[in-house]
Amino acid sequence: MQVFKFGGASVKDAEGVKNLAKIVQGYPSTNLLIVISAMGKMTNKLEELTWAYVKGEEKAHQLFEEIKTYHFDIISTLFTDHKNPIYDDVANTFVEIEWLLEEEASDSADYLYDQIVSIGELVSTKIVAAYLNLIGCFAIWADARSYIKTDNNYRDANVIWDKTEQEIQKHLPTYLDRGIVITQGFIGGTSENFTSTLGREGSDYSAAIFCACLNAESMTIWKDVPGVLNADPKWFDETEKIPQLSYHDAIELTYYGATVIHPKTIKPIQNKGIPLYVRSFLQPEAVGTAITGVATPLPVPSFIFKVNQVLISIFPKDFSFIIEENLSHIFNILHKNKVKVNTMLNSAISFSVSVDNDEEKIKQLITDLSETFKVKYNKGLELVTIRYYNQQTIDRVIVNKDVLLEVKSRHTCQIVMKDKA
Ligand SMILES: Nc1ncnc2c1ncn2[C@@H]1O[C@H](COP(=O)(O)OP(=O)(O)O)[C@@H](O)[C@H]1O
Ligand SMILES: N[C@@H](CC(=O)OP(=O)(O)O)C(=O)O
Repeated sequence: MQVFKFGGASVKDAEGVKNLAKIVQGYPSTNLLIVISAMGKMTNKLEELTWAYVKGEEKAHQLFEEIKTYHFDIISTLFTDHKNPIYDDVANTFVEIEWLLEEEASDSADYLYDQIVSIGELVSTKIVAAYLNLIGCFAIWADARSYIKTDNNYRDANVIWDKTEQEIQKHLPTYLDRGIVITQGFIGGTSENFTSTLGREGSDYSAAIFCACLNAESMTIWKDVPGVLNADPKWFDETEKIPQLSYHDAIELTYYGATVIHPKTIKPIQNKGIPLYVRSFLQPEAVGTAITGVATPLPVPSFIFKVNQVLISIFPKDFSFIIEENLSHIFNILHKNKVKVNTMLNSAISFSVSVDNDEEKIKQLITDLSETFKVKYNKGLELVTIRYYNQQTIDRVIVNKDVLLEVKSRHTCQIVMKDKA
């Protein structure tokens, strides 16, 4: 059996749903599980709705209406017969959130976030499954919350692998024998049957979980790019497609921030030796990128850009040496504040880290660090990571830039820089 994953960009409108259906019709009508994300940018909009609701802001109702209208516009384009059960099915799904929004927000914000934001995936999968059935492709809608079992670390839930494998293997093979199974990315269910989410952009990871638990032959993620490129085309004018990539290089690229694949995706499928194909939903006949266990050196250097970086330099207050004890204390503070280090460098008397500038988190982090250390920071920076670098590639990225930090290993070079004044 195979697993496909379609993200928000592929189902952002009625045309997208039709295109997905056309792609799917080119494959066998059984033994195919399709993981789908929320439509377009609906997760961002549902996040906005959650925060408005939590803060008791009036605009929550307006946002909720916009979310409903967006989905019903797509539904009315796809289903001209207004008696189609999809109208009631989606309306009922929204009613559950309506009830919640009518009450005062007394539960924890992270819990409420998961109950509200998950609606995006529930509704998108209902629409796609109903559309496939309408055009004669037998599709079974499966609720991922019954299969992907997690702890209750809301917004960043951890998968309970043994329970997940058990539930998936117990029920899904029977459905897969009968037709195409449509399920949600990004969401899971706790042991108390509350909805959890796996972290933003987590649908690729969901697909990998289903893939590993079903011992799939392959996984294909359908994107708006021709495959994995040597840089994000949103940043680079000239990019090259990487036809073959090893699991190892894919992990490295996604770890450093190549957002084309969620970083947690590779490990589960690598463990089972399942190939991952990244292909374009805009050119479905093209081959894309194959990610496998074969160690193929990257044909060209790859570039990963991260903007909005803060470079934080930490010094012992007495200007003594940076020693293991200080480092351990610094990492504890980073961990407590849930701040991910994008790159780091230590010298005798200082330790520097580049991190994403999440205003609230960074403010707290600096306050906590300042209790023990002298802290200096510099905002508005860029971090570029070059995998398989050479001097020419470094020279190319630092044109008109001031370099604040450079870290090199054998294959990877990371540079924190800012525009020249
Ligand atoms: N190395 C890369 N190769 C291809 N695309 C990349 C790369 N790095 C970042 N991207 C970006 O990833 C995007 C696709 O991922 P994403 O928008 O998350 O898709 P989806 O919503 O379908 O999961 C592309 O539009 C591209 O801008
Ligand atoms: N909808 C979720 C999960 C996801 O992975 O979406 P996408 O496949 O569109 O990146 C999010 O936006 O975070």
